[in-house]
Amino acid sequence: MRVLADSATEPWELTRPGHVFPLRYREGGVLVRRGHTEAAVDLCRLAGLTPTGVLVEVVNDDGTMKRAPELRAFADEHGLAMISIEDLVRHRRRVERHVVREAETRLPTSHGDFTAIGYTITVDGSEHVALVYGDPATLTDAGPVLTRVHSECLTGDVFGSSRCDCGPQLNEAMDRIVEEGRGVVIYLRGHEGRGIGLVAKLQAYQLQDGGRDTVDANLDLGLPADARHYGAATQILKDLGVSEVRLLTNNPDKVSSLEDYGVTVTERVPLTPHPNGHNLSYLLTKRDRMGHDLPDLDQPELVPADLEGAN
Ligand SMILES: Nc1nc2c(ncn2[C@@H]2O[C@H](COP(=O)(O)OP(=O)(O)OP(=O)(O)O)[C@@H](O)[C@H]2O)c(=O)[nH]1
Ligand SMILES: [Zn+2]
Repeated sequence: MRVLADSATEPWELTRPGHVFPLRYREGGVLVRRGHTEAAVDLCRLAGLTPTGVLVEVVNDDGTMKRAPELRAFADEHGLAMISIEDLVRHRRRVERHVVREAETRLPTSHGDFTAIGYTITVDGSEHVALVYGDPATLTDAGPVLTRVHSECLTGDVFGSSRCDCGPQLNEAMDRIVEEGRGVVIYLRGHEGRGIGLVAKLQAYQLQDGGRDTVDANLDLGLPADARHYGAATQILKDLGVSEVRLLTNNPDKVSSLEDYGVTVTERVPLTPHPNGHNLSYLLTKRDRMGHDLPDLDQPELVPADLEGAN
């Protein structure tokens, strides 16, 4: 293995095919693919070493693979440091810079005049936009900034769909930021359908037409209930000089995700729930199964569309 890792080694010095099974690293590492190959290479790079690693499975005496608790005990017994791929992802998102500021322009809207700043993320090529209200230069180290981190929702944001509450939430967030006189909306592309994509979301809606709830519909499609992460948002906030936010959201997970990647949330500022006959079941599921803080949904005058036949 030392010969393989040595950059002075020439191909003829190695027997091919040999008994070592080669694995190929995906550029971008654990941020692109959460594999052990990517983890091994990223770990070497972070340690300033040649990016060549060896993967071994640690097994129990009965031949089964050791899982996290058993590995923990093994590491303690032998005085070894142990980290997970998730730790590597978190570390890289916190300390590395993956964002490029590509454009900055005026964006007058019906809510007020914003500055639109366009970003690309180097590791996956995704594009996002930050709408800044007030002079962007004054955001740096200016105390907690009122911020909305909004997940793309074509049907709700653009078409005004009543099946979710995304459109009204975006509008409310923009209005409140204008009222405040300063703030940021980060619009995250690629978050459509909680990260499963537009067509998959429409398929999930189709399953919901048949009675599944929003969580089970994703799972029935073999997709995660929520595949989003907020790495792009925290990178953009840091680029804007914002290290502390007052976050407009009803989703406590969003708060902890931002904090995980190094942005302090000094306050969670609730958004008004916008229930209607079509989204009530959806909102109740968000409250009961996804931990969203959505008060006042149990009003008798609100009837889910499937009960009143309004679909
Ligand atoms: N898969 C799936 N995604 C949905 C559905 N309804 C809305 N979405 C997506 O959910 C995302 C918005 O997430 P929400 O759970 O509404 O809200 P949140 O962003 O987690 O929390 P808030 O900050 O309180 O708005 C958008 O990307 C929508 O496209 C649905 O029924 N199924
Ligand atoms: Zn929506």
